[in-house]
Amino acid sequence: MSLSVGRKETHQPTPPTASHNGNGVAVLPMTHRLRLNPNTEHKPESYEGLQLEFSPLLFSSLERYLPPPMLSLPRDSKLRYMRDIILRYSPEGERTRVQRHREYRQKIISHYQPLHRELYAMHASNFFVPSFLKAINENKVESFRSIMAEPTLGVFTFEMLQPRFCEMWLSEVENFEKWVQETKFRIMRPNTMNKFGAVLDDFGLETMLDKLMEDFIRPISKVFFSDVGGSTLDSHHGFVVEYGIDRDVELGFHVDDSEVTLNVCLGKQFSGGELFFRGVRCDKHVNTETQSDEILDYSHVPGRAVLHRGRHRHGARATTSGHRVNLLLWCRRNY
Ligand SMILES: O=C(O)CCC(=O)C(=O)O
Ligand SMILES: [Fe+2]
Repeated sequence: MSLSVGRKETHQPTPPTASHNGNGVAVLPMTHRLRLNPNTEHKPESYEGLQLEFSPLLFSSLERYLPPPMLSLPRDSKLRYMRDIILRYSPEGERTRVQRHREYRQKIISHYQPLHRELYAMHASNFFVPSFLKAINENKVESFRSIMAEPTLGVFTFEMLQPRFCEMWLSEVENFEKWVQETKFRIMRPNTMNKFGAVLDDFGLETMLDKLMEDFIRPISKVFFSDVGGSTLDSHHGFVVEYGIDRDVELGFHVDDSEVTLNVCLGKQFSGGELFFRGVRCDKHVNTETQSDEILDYSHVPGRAVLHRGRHRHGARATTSGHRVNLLLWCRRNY
């Protein structure tokens, strides 16, 4: 398994570091990724003689850090990808990016017609199962524990969403995709590893998801993830991912660009698609071996949530039939 790039890509360009073992765990960011360790066997293209705003040598060196599937792409595609990454880290590039993103969101919100307006405001009693609501209202360790399983240290699973609400989500997501196809609108996917799925914050759900994080995820994280700032989570990246043989099939081994990740299965019928967890690691030790008690393979169930630290290494196996759709909320603490 190999992947990677710097965590919190928008704030902190993390240079790839030398590898001691050739394998790598990806840090799954929102956008363009690089490997954590260079592919030293790869012979990069020459970028000499092109009209570039950066040194051709920079591109040749960076090419060794491209995700493996990209290496066989035409030089132009690799160039574009690397240029985007470099530009993100120039102050001017960042300002333009923020402005463009604002306009992009505005365009979606003014043209997209939601199917279920109900999803866009937080109505807790419609959304959640009673056991979850009760635990949140009681706001005690014992109450949280009473609704949760912890199949490996630091991975909590519990029933969360009402089936009717999951159905609504599924049809809203279908509606997103239909709209994207009909209008040929080029949406940004949740991260570079997913070709399907949508960023919910871009579709007008930012306020609702903020509330979900603040009122429901933060109280739990305060208790179980205080070491990573669980009580002060202050921003999020919310998205849906879709798997199936005609969608994204699997998701490689990675850590998330988050302090705490909520992953709720919305449905539908599917086989395969198990999540696998392999222990928490800091940046420096992200590629170290897994201990036997860190191994967890977990089959997701519609309506159920999995809550874990972003640094808990994980991935998703191939969804071999049907469709698996999940709602993800990467919760962060920036300050
Ligand atoms: O496929 C899944 O359920 C896991 C998704 C995931 O880990 C992610 O998007 O960060
Ligand atoms: Fe993840």
